[in-house]
Amino acid sequence: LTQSTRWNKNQITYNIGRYTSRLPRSTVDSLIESAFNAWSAVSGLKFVRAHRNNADIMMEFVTYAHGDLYPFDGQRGTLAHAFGPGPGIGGDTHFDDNEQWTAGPKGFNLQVVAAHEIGHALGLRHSRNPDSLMYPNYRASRPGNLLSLEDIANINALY
Ligand SMILES: COc1ccc(S(=O)(=O)[C@H](CC(=O)O)C(F)F)cc1
Ligand SMILES: [Zn+2]
Ligand SMILES: [Zn+2]
Repeated sequence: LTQSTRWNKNQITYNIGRYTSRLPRSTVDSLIESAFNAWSAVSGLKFVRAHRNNADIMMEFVTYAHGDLYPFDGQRGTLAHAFGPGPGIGGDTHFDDNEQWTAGPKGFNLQVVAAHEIGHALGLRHSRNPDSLMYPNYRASRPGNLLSLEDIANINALY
């Protein structure tokens, strides 16, 4: 969901709105924090959780039509989407709450999907390299080392 190319700052705020009923809130918080940490560990970016509704990256779990032009589709199919950098809806990240969100290898691992969406929220596009996090298709075997060298090169080319 394209917006402008990049944030014009390296400290980016995020917040989590509606949660999923499929995981404890504390688990969602830590998986999403880990997803942000994957990117901050390899770049000069800093992510700060701001408990308010005008954070740069507002994250929430929603189903079907949810107030933007991109309604979700029930189980499987589209898992999540994120708007590229910008004001308002820019950076915002939505997860389809009809998915089997997990902290492990079954269903869809929230840390993996969140890290991919954060890539989009930072301005990254898809990669053609199946080993990259920014490859368009979900692959289960990731949580250990989320980012490929290409992902790392791409975020550092942008910031
Ligand atoms: C590895 O992380 C993801 C892979 C695939 C998806 S997706 O199948 O929901 C994808 C959306 C996206 O690329 O963000 C599809 F176009 F809908 C989301 C996260
Ligand atoms: Zn949406
Ligand atoms: Zn994507």
